Amino acid sequence: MTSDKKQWDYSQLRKYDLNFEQIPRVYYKDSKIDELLALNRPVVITGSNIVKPACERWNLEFLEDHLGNSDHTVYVSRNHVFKYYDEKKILSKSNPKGVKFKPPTRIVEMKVYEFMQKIRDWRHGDDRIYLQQSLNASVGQAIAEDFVRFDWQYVNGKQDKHNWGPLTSNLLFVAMEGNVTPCHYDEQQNFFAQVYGYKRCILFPPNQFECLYPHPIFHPHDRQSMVDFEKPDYNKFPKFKQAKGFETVLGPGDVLYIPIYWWHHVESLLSGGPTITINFWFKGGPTNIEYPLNDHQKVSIMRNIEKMLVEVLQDPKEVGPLLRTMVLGRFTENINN
Ligand SMILES: O=C(O)CCC(=O)C(=O)O
Ligand SMILES: [Fe+2]
Repeated sequence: MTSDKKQWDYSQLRKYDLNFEQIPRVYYKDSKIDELLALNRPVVITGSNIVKPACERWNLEFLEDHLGNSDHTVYVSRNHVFKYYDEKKILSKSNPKGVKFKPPTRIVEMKVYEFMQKIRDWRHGDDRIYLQQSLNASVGQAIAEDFVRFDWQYVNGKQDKHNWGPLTSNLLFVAMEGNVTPCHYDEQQNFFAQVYGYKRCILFPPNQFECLYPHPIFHPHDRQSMVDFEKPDYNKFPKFKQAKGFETVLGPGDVLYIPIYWWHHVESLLSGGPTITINFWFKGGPTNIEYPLNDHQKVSIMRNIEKMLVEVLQDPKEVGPLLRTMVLGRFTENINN
């Protein structure tokens, strides 16, 4: 029996100058879940068996014993922030028009015992680490057994009912307390299943694009917000003041639905110990073109326009000036007269 008593307190949440509404928590059998999924609205699914076999026995020792002997992808950061970047978009001989870029984290391959040893030995001031690895055939038998016992009937049922595309991957996240994945969006539907420890998630809908200032699409930080939530530069990013987030804290067994194109920031609670999460990423469904288009379809259109302009102009630096020429004074003035 899980108790309703809170296993964390507000002092464990990082402080941001933002307003939040709570994401609804809904029992997994409740039909309200389907209403929210159909609308692409976030919800915390409670009481489900989606990753129950993992919740029953996965912790760091268990993963150390059973994750297998292959190399795992570990991000290393000087601080608590792990901002994702696309290595393919970094300036290189093969990408001469790419932008100059200094990666904020390093990617290191290591065995699970090396990773766990580093966590055990960690002292304040040391580099932080975050394992992010897709679950694949290299995992040991115990983990494979738990994986097949996930509630696939429930997960596949939601996938079918809401016309999502195929499951693309299950990423395993093993974080140190206090680690932060800063605000970004993904182009997939996500069931984000908490297995061990507590994570705070802050979400924003796709129509807050202007408040969150994503990097340009050709930048290695494509899909990531340029705003540093801990020290927002309101001169550069004034509309961030108007951002209004949806927040929740996930504990073991909770599954957060992160709708496609929704922004999300994820933090393992301060002084909360390590965390383990598994996500379920699904392709979006076939797009139903109905007008008016929805907000995430508009983001998708903007992405396509940006992509096309980079391609035809052959220089990312020309994209902004061209768009400015096209829009300023023509689409920014009252065009009714
Ligand atoms: O758990 C995290 O740190 C990030 C998770 C995430 O961004 C995702 O599952 O899409
Ligand atoms: Fe994500």
